[in-house]
Amino acid sequence: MHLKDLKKTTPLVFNYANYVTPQFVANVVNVVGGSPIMAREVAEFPDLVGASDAIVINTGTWRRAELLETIKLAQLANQAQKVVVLDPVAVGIPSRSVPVKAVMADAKVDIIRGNAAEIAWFAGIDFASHGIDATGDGDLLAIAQQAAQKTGAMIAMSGAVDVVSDGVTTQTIAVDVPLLATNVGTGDALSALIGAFNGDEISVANTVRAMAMMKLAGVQAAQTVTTPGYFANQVLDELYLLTEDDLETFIAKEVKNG
Ligand SMILES: Nc1ncnc2c1ncn2[C@@H]1O[C@H](COP(=O)(O)OP(=O)(O)O)[C@@H](O)[C@H]1O
Ligand SMILES: Cc1ncsc1CCOP(=O)(O)O
Ligand SMILES: [Mg+2]
Repeated sequence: MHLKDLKKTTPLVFNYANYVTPQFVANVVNVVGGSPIMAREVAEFPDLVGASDAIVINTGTWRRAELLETIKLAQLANQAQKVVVLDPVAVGIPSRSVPVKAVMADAKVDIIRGNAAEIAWFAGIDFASHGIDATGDGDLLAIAQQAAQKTGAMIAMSGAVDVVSDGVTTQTIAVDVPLLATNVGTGDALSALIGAFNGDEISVANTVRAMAMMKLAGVQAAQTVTTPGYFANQVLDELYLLTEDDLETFIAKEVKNG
């Protein structure tokens, strides 16, 4: 959906969040005009999935004891035809791939949002990483396209260059704002934004809107502040202030076909 429609319809984004960054994720959804809700209790899942427009599953701090519940959540979302976004934090670490493989095997994931190393794992391509961060380099377009083709999911790959691909159409945003990468949780929040923008319909254009929104907020914030603590707050303020026109103008200028 367009930003103006997001602000009108207030999509409810159910975040099955990690325990590191939920406050930042909830604020990002809120300031753009969506409505965040976090939960981990399986008894609530049918109600919350029914009420939600998007379900965002973050495996960053998964626990084996909750794995069947995580799969159940994705299946409930599939049955209710709600968009499922997966954020596979550090999936290249073998133990971190356990919940990702399980959810992918037993449910349908519509969109995968990760950094280049995380997305390369789905493509079966080596890409250096260090914990939650991507540190290597490679052919980003090919990685995103192959990950989309192998998984059948839309790929939203973030970094200095953001790449969105459904395996057929690929679009990029090449705008470098290093401070965006210093705030832990920007990626998690971006995954939730992607859920919000795709709440009515899953598309490359809607996913690009979410990626562009975070990137543009980073560009604007970096014009005002230069240190990470204030930067994170400034990003929230810029996200709050961005308008439909600001976003669509940035997209027209910076989004390229891959
Ligand atoms: N070097 C960079 N320059 C510009 N934007 C970046 C850079 N690294 C990350 N970003 C942005 O930060 C956000 C989070 O991406 P990323 O850091 O890749 O996710 P994660 O935190 O999951 O590793 C995205 O909006 C992405 O565009
Ligand atoms: C530090 C950390 N550890 C497990 S999840 C997580 C947060 C990851 O956040 P992001 O992927 O948005 O940087
Ligand atoms: Mg991440």
